[in-house]
Amino acid sequence: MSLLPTPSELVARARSDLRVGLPVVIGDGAEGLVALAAETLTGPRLDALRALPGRPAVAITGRRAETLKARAYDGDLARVRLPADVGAGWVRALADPGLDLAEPMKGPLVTEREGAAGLHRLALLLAKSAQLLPAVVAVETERPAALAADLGATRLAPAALAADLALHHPLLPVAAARLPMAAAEAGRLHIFRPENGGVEHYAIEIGRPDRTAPVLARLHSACFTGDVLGSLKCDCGPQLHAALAAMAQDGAGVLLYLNQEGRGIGLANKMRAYSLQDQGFDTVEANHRLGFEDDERDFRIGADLLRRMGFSAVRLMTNNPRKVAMMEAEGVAVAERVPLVTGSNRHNAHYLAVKRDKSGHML
Ligand SMILES: Nc1nc2c(ncn2[C@@H]2O[C@H](COP(=O)(O)OP(=O)(O)OP(=O)(O)O)[C@@H](O)[C@H]2O)c(=O)[nH]1
Ligand SMILES: [Zn+2]
Repeated sequence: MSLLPTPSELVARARSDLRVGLPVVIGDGAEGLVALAAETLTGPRLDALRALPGRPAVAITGRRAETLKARAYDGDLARVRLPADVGAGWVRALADPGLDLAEPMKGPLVTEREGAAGLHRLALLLAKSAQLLPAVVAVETERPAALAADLGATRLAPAALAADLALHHPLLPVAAARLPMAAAEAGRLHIFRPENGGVEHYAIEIGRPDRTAPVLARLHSACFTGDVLGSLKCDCGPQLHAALAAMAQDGAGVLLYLNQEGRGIGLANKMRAYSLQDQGFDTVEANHRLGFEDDERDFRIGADLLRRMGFSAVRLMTNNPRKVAMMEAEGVAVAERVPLVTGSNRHNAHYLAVKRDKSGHML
């Protein structure tokens, strides 16, 4: 077996590169792009990017462009021309509304309408999948392979990158052990890791669920603030505990603890969203202003875990009709939807109302 990285392993490496602040080259043949994440950009790195032939642009999502009143000629994204007199702080502020006050935007923003944006789109998806703000500063190149070698940068072939980003990476069991809990003494915690070394997810099995009948199941998305700190801004903590208690009561069940913090945008971005919510935007608007969709979670993870643990049918504890639809689409039968309405208080009443009105939750 070769010790060389596979295309998928290169994508995993490229995510780390972007988080570190290193460039990534996307391209093959005579078409390529050198891209740096806006969030981790430094002044010296921006200067070095400017020294390359070509005109740098900052790619942002259509959602973020809308907030910045920039014309998105590429539809779901915009390539903002980088003015000659701005520094890395300007680029970061283009990505991060939290910096609006420190770095007021000098508009109007000029966006590119000529040329193709396919590689920029891939760079944005890669940044998002690294849980960075979806914004990159990039320069096109006609010699991607040679330039990547010069820069010591990871180079990704566009087709392989697109395929990898769309792929669900199978989750493999890593370890499991007995875990007596306050809610249920007969507990067992299983750890799963995707084959690309990505984020791990957990399954808590209560009792000995019968694999031939629909299991009482909960797909719980991680919420550090709600689950651990008892935040009153959402209903996650009470939902987590109510689900475990219901499974204990029933004698059996499975709770998947999916590390999709902040509906898939990560804790740092969720705190950026909270900061926008303090300015009066709701949970959906805040995600959009940051450049994200309302919900960036991949529910294939939950279906894969259930199947891997031998479950093919569930009694799903949720108020979210998308979860039911996604389970069915992924081949896990939802025999019953079990409502899980709990934990409303005066701090989250508006949040719960937005989930009902904008996200279709049955509350
Ligand atoms: N981006 C963002 N994520 C949030 C916010 N509040 C909670 N979350 C995250 O939302 C996820 C929970 O999703 P919910 O929409 O509450 O519930 P759900 O899992 O879709 O549906 P249920 O099964 O009915 O609970 C967790 O990952 C939380 O971290 C917020 O204001 N912004
Ligand atoms: Zn929460």
